Amino acid sequence: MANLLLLEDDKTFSTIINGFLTKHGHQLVLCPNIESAIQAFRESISSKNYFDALLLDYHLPDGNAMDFIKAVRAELERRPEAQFPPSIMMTSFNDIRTAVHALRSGILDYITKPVHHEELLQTLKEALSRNQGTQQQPAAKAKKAPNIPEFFQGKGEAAEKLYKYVDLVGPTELSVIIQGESGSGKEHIARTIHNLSPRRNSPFVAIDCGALSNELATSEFFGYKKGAFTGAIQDKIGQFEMANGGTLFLDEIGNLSYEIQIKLLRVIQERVLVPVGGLQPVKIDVRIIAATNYDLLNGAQSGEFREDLYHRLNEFKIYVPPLRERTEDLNSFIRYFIEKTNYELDKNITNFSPELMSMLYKYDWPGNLRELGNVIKRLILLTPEGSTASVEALPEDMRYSIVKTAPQKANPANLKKLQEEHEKEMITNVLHQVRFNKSKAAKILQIDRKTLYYKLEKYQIS
Ligand SMILES: Nc1ncnc2c1ncn2[C@@H]1O[C@H](COP(=O)(O)OP(=O)(O)OP(=O)(O)O)[C@@H](O)[C@H]1O
Repeated sequence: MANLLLLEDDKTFSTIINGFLTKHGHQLVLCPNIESAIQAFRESISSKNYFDALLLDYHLPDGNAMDFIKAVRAELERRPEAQFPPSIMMTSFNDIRTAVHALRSGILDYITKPVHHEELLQTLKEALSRNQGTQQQPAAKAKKAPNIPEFFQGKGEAAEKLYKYVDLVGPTELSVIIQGESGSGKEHIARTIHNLSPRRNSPFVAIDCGALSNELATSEFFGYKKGAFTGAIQDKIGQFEMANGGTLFLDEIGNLSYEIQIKLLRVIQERVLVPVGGLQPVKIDVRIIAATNYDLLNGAQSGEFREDLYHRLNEFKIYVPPLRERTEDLNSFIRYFIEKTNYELDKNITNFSPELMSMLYKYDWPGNLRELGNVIKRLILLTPEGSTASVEALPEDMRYSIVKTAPQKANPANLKKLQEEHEKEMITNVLHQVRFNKSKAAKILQIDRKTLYYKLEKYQIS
């Protein structure tokens, strides 16, 4: 049984979720607005009856879920004995970009409304199985398939270039900036770099700079001494010290204030820090990998980001392409997630209808690999054993958005045509990527050369 906080202003929805989760043995505190949720959160700490997870609607009468998260973090700063609970955001499909952004600010996962009960249960189960602090650790998998890798690299040109750079920079001591959209796999790349380095047996510590206020950032980075401020009831080691000998991953570094950037630069340069309220300098030896979803160079040029810090971090830069730029690998990623999710959910849904596949190809995946993984999970969860997964299991708004953005390409009623259009587009893209080397193209597309020639003729691609 878990103790849950549900922040939701829609009374009907709140009652439904409460009824459903109570039936599954959980206990909920229902809060219709941020104010009451903060109050409930404070009480849970005072009574030591901590929440195991938070379920949050995004739009609320007195703000949004991110405002609540900030307030929770501020509360926790005063009460270091409590932990930040795993949080799930429930959002409409139209807010998917917001949801993806929220993941950078401490939200662990999101599900789209209308909420499917099975999906909610599964997401909650995963959230509860995580041990979450300010740094998010990947879920401890209950079981691991012997031949399904934890990550899939892809074989396309973009993947080749990406992992070539990773292999090159991994074993060095260089600081790295990883640039890429949210959910594209920056943290995975950072961990891969760490695992290739001589520091691999020392800690990899990830810190989400997007979720830190100024005060919080200083104590999170450098730690504090007992009595440094009200609420500092004992010494706390900062993330730099935790990462000593290993790698510190600074996610969303562009979100740090100018003031914190100065402190960070000083520590990186001098390799020494002084905890808040402390007197003794502490020597540190960490490799820094920073991630950003926007071009920090622009930020540096426009004065938003300190140029000296940028140059100090930018000893090597890696660009992680968004999923929509990895069309040649999209099919393999879909297959990979199908196999992995079936294994994790103990299901065997391997048939996906051509219409559904066509929709998955058409979509532009703003939430990248994270979104693809979530959508596949939903499809497998909602498809009964022995059936074919179909478009009906996609969120309705997602279906609508795909059809709406591709009306000129095909008549939505004519899904066969839509599929053919997509096939043509994919073949053309791959051919361009391999500079019209047909053997290579056939290999990437996983068809034989004869089939490729047949399709080139059929679609009149020259
Ligand atoms: N190569 C991969 N193969 C399989 N899954 C992947 C791969 N790369 C990333 N993922 C999955 O996609 C999700 C997002 O990855 P990750 O956290 O590394 O992205 P990110 O770019 O750091 O996101 P954010 O900007 O939101 O922090 C995770 O669930 C991760 O397991």
